[in-house]
Amino acid sequence: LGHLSRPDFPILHQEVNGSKLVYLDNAATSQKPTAVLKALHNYYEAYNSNVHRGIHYLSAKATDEYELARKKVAAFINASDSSEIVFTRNATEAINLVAYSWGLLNLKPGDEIVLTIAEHHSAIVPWQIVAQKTGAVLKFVSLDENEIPNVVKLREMISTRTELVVVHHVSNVLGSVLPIEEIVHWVHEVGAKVLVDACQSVPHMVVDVQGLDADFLVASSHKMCGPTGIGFLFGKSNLLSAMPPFLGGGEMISDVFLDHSTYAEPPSRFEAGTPAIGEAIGLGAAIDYLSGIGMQKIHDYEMELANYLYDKLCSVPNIRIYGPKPAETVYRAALCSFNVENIHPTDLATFLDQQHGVAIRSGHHCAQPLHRYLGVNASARASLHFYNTEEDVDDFIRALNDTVSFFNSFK
Ligand SMILES: Cc1ncc(COP(=O)(O)O)c(CN[C@@H](CS)C(=O)O)c1O
Repeated sequence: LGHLSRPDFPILHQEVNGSKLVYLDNAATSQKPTAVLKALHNYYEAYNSNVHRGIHYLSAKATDEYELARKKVAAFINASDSSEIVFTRNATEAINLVAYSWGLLNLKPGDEIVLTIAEHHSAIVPWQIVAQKTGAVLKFVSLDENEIPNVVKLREMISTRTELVVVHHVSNVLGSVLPIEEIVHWVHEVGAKVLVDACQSVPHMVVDVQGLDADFLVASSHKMCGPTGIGFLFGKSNLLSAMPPFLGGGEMISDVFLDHSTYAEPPSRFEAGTPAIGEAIGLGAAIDYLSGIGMQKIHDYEMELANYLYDKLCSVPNIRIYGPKPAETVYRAALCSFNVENIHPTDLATFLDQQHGVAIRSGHHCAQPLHRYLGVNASARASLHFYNTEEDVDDFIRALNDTVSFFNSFK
């Protein structure tokens, strides 16, 4: 799959600092196939127009394509209706929408919001802000002996005081995958809701929101071969219908008076102002592209690549890889965060880029609480997608060994 898809990604065929580019930073953002670039270009060249209000051909065409993109997102995650899909700027905004709209309406002093210590800042900070405003309290589950969020403790933490559980589907640092269906069942038993941060799962596997029975689920276009500037919130219809607006403005209203306004039905109620029309159409093209390959096929290929990456990385001297060891029953996403003894991860990433053209990420990956828990300030992270190959992994490991030797030569 890796070699077959690479011709679709022109960006991968270039040299960086005198070496062939090896792009292994896909958890930060994915690359875009030609089909997505063409869809964006075609929109702006052939039918750019504002949506929903115009009565002329271009506006009708832009509106049809924008709403078709919404239908594609709904079908991609098996939502029961496209009105359950709200376009946002990114997953971060989608979580903020739920926090400020659903959270401020439903949370009261003493209510509990349960998260894991491995959550992304985008999943933690909005709830800290809303908890301060409502008197709700945040509770965090730590990791088990396999460095996976401790779901046994998570179940014990869920009680009648729980109003919301916020969990990642796949960790952007650990590569661990949570049993969302089970968690949702436990949470619904106490009448609470679940928000699933699916940023690192929607681009890499089949995600079925009805199968998961998730109440809210968020993802970002730029991690799933789509443009930046667009993401989405899935929300069950009955929940969205009961939620007040997040942002006020045009589009989201029904009627405006001087002393009050009435609001449109979801999803428009949550899409104030002119949306990212071209980007939504680009996301629709990305979904067509991914669906053309098949998410199960992408998942199976990336599982093999994940195991290959993990095994090869283990061979690097004095390396510490965070997260679970891949096993028959333990799926690990195609990403590895790691440290090498006595070498700062940013030194590693810089040398890999400048000497070898290898693009990985270093830092806290917007997961500072997790890094503190792991006893480090930062880590290096290699993250793959279906257009990467075992050759990319071999190039990375060879470059990493050279980098480690270089820095150890100064000891
Ligand atoms: C699990 C998870 N949850 C939320 C986000 C935020 O996505 P936005 O598109 O920026 O809104 C991300 C994005 N993580 C990037 C940037 S820190 C990474 O390098 O890991 C994520 O991985």
